[in-house]
Amino acid sequence: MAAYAKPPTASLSWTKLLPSSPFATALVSFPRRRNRSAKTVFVVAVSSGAKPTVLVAEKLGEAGISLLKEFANVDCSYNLTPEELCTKISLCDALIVRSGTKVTRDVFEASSGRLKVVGRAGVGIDNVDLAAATEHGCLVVNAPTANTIAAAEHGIALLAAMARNISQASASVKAGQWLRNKYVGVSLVGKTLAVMGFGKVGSEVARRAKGLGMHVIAHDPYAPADRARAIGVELVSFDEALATADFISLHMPLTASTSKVLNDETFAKMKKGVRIVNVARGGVIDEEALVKALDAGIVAQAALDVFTVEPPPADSKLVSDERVTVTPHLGASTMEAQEGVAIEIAEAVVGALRGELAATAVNAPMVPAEVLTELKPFVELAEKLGRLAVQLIAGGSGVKSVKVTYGSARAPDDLDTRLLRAMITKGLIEPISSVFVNLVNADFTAKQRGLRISEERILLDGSPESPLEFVQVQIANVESKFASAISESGEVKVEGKVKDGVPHLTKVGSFEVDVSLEGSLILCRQVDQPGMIGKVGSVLGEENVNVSFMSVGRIAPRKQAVMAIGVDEPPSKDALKKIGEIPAIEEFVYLKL
Ligand SMILES: NC(=O)c1ccc[n+]([C@@H]2O[C@H](COP(=O)([O-])OP(=O)(O)OC[C@H]3O[C@@H](n4cnc5c(N)ncnc54)[C@H](O)[C@@H]3O)[C@@H](O)[C@H]2O)c1
Ligand SMILES: O=C(O)[C@H](O)COP(=O)(O)O
Repeated sequence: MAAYAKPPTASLSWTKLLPSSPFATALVSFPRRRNRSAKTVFVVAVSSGAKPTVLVAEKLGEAGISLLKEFANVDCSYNLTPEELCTKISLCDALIVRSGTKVTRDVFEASSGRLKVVGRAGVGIDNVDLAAATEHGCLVVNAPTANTIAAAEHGIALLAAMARNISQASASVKAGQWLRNKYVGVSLVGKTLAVMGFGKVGSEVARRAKGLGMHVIAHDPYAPADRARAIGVELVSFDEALATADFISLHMPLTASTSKVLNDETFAKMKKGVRIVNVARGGVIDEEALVKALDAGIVAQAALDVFTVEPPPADSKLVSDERVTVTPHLGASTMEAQEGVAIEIAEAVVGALRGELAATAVNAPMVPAEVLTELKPFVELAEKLGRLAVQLIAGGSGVKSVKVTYGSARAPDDLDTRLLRAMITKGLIEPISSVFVNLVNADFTAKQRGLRISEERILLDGSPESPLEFVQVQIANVESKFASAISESGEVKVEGKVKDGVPHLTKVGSFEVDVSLEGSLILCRQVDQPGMIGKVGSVLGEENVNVSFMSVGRIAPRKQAVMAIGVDEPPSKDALKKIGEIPAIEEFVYLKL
């Protein structure tokens, strides 16, 4: 076998290279411009050049607004009705909200695919329809850390204010009264506090309550016991927490399983005279059951920052009950937290609009930056292999079953393939539909279209320095418009590698080729004979089509061969016809990358 590389200058002398495989591969490399500015767009399809538009629908700190303005047109429109939001959203690429705006399915539908990022300037994302966001390929990011301390401090403030009747006593003094006997409180020291939900806020509340001399226990089915132990907190069962606590402080998210977790049945399990603090979400308490528990004397007092409906109705029995201290969802409302949240969310939204993967993505896999950098050329390879594979299929063959094989010297735990799978899915689906596929909606879109993607990893010997040696895509039970793309086992098969950071196609069906995956590609099957490269090259040359790469893979000398030709410009129909008319060419296909 012989392989040839054309030197970087446009001379006609050829350099002989070493043979590399049982199938002969001739490689002709032309100097070419590489589009280094092309960005892998994981999430967002904001066209380059146009400034994206960000709708800020609730008050956001100035530092965040300034950051957004450096990159986007920013529309700060507060207090929109649901209808107004739906009208505006079709002109926006990103939306930023706090907890006061419901981002419903209607909002995603009204955006007609333009909305690519929803930024929740805070922690709780229960006001965003995540399923609808995912189905519409819209990334949801939040700002999970900047308001933790503010929420914990508010929890402690409510705990102490409730125990000492601060708000009631204050109101009575302002009303001209001096009721020293009425407002005798209870002490915190030595009392048992049950922290329900030992996450970021819960653990900070626990730490502070310990400082107040309280005995702190916690219930959280997912929290590691050693983290609790480290701050002197014992993790207990739900029932034990209810039965032993003098104070209960709620810090879990509102989910299907935590909705109304405090209800008639669970209030009945509590110590008589228990006091409840809620700075999590109103929906974790059945509010009617709390009213009954207060009336029955099970609950002595409550302090609520959050409500099932916000603001609560004017006739709310909880709000009017003197034993209940209330604040208007102020947990995150400190100057410091709001500035921090605004910066955190602005950075996340701008990053997502730039096509970067957000570290605070709520509905997409979080891929650490270093993994992302390493996988980037493979991500490009994956998408291009998907595009090639689907274009090789004959019209009328439905794609149902795709097998992706990753060859790697890395242990399976060390190779996160979600990103690659998503990009293969994107490559497979986008050329044959109007759907925009990204990391957020790839699995959903594949499932919806009845596309089954199975993955296999082959552990190779060698150095695990590179995350992957090759990626192979096989589509079963289909016919191909380029018969040579069908492998011995009957699938349409393409395989690729990354060489010097550039994705290459290295196998089509059973033929080994080597062509850089840039521009577009012509695949020809021919009878191997001298002069074929020249013949095809001159047809393209006459058309002023620049050939970037050429490679020939053959079974044996003078037998069948597959020639892969990378072209910078799309050849005209006439040029393709002329290629097809070259007598030795048995079949050919033009593929857009
Ligand atoms: N009032 C406010 O302004 C305000 C401010 C910040 C946060 N919050 C709310 O506080 C809550 C906690 O926020 P965070 O930042 O600590 O979140 P987090 O995700 O860090 O912690 C939540 C914890 O709840 C636990 N959990 C989940 N299901 C549970 C269950 N059934 N029982 C017990 N624990 C369960 C999780 O394991 C996790 O450890 C959220 O609801 C958030 O929206 C409110
Ligand atoms: O989940 C949160 O972060 C808090 O509830 C704060 O919500 P807010 O941003 O609407 O104050």
